[in-house]
Amino acid sequence: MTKLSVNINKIATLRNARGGNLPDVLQVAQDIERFGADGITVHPRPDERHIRYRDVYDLKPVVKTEFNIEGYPSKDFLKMVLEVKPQQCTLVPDPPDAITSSTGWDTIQHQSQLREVISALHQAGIRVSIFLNPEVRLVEAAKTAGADRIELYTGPYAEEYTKARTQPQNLQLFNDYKNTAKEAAAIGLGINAGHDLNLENLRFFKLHIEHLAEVSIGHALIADALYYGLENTIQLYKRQLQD
Ligand SMILES: CC(=O)[C@@H](O)[C@H](O)COP(=O)(O)O
Ligand SMILES: NCC(=O)COP(=O)(O)O
Repeated sequence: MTKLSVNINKIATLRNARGGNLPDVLQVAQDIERFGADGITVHPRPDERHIRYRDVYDLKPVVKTEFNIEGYPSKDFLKMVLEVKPQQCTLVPDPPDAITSSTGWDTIQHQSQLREVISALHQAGIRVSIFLNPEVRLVEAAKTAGADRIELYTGPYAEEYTKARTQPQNLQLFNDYKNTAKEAAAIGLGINAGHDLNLENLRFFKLHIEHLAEVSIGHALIADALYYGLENTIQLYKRQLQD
């Protein structure tokens, strides 16, 4: 079974809209775990428009499942991750003003930066995943840089799935995902995936990508919770991830 890590950025977006503490991000994280999620993901951004650095410190003692912190490895981000020591850190090549993540690392071009950062995270006992486009040529360099896992950037998959939902297996793009995952598994990298996964496109991805260890899902899951409630929604997503 593939693990579900729930990204709670959008809970913080709602809280920040009024300046108070409703909804309480720490309480929601604990409830999400109680409702069956296997992990909590946060992606603090430099402008702190949703998850704040303070939230990340406060979440650490509260999260009892897997804590996954995502972000660009700036000096401030790395300091925080090394102090908080989550189980997993996912490195994402976002510029500071990114609205959301929109591409993975060029692991060849950024090899020495990644190597240095991953080594520092490993010394603190943190597993490292790197956000990657579905390109086989980038996989080996991810391994050489020291990554433990890759996180397949599923934004383009989600977009194509919506356009061609009747026969998604025919998409060239989907073969790229399959081949990238195959190559990663062959050289001993774990496989995560995330971005724009939802109740419509998740099952197909799970069924066709072998060795999928974990998905992190936020935007669509929190939106679905408006209709189905958080507990039901988490169960609906978990059902899509069964073997
Ligand atoms: C790396 C990734 O795909 C997610 O972290 C996603 O970008 C969520 O970030 P936002 O909630 O800021 O859109
Ligand atoms: N790593 C992906 C993530 O945490 C959530 O992305 P999204 O579901 O908010 O698009």
